[in-house]
Amino acid sequence: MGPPQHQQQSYSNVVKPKQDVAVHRTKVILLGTRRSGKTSILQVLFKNLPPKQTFYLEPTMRVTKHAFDTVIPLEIWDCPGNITVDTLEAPLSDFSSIVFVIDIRDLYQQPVAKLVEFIVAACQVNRNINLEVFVHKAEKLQEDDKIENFRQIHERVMDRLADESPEYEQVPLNFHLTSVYDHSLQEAFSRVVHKLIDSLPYLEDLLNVFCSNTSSPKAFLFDTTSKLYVATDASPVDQATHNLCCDYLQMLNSFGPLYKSNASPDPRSGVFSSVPGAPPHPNTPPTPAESLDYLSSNLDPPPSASAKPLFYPSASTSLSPSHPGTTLTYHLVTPHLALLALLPTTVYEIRRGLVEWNVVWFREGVGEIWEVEKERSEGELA
Ligand SMILES: Nc1nc2c(ncn2[C@@H]2O[C@H](COP(=O)(O)OP(=O)(O)OP(=O)(O)O)[C@@H](O)[C@H]2O)c(=O)[nH]1
Repeated sequence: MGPPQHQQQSYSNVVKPKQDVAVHRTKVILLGTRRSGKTSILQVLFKNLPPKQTFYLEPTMRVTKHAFDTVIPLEIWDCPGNITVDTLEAPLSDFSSIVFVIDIRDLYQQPVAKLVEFIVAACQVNRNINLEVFVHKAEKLQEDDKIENFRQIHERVMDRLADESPEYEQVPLNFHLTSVYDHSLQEAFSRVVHKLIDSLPYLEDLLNVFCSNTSSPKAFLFDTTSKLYVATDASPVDQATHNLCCDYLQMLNSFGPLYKSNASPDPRSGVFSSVPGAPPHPNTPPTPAESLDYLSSNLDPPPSASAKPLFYPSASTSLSPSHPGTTLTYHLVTPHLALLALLPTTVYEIRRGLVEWNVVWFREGVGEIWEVEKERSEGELA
């Protein structure tokens, strides 16, 4: 039997041991009072911890730092609930974003006072810092109470900031309703990440071109393991479509490891032997066994074993009856990133060549941006 799901190494983590390479990491700090849910957020997003198991997490006693490699390398700091500006072991100017987590039922003064203390300190050293407030555990309340508590927390924070000084009234604060029990957490954290990616407009352009060339009403570039989308096209994100994409990715992530090659591992790469059950490295030639569809009957056949050095799985599913006449497609484009797009089924079935052609160019474009970002993060450290 394989290890529990949350202990399995992810596809992207396995194939890219970037932690060994010295890179400059953009820093994000998670703050909030005790038991607000900081560690749960980290573990659910980046360690595949099932939400229900967050109940058993121990209190955080000291700062822990988590590396996360997506389009850019990130370092996310999880802090104990009692940390203050003075006891933090790094200046706030080191961070690009502060994510402050407040339990939605916690309408008392303490979390708001703590948040305001950090906002004031951060603004004094870095006016450009992104300030994000996660009003968390939102699923605990009924819709009306949820909106009311969200509004009250927002109002209290703004009032306290105005009390500090009128200049803080203008500070751009982003409030998000989140919960580990649905995809609102992925959506909110995706928006946090977007602000940190300098190449975002280029990725968005690529997605816009893909959408207009294939008549796609919506396309996302997802980080496959965290299920954060790092970019999307210009059309608005609707929650239902976002949820569909996250669910589909989750399904592929859980089924992928079941399709394991029985062929002997490649002694040079060691990829298959190091992680039992992991899907193959995209840059590893597939063995004949892997040339079989490994995700579903809708999966495109990968290139033959000897001819092509690259292996990029793709999959699709019909969305009828939820979106009649629509197909959801998945194409891996880098070891970490996948294009998920809604396509009219007629386009997918009748003009498949056009779709594949556009995927190839999209992959080229993302690959180039990814390389540039990689060089930059390695260069910044040198
Ligand atoms: N209902 C609900 N409970 C949550 C959610 N996120 C976290 N929790 C629960 O909140 C409790 C505290 O979670 P932690 O992640 O340990 O909180 P923390 O902020 O890291 O706590 P400290 O380490 O003490 O600072 C756990 O019982 C979690 O199961 C959520 O979205 N909804």
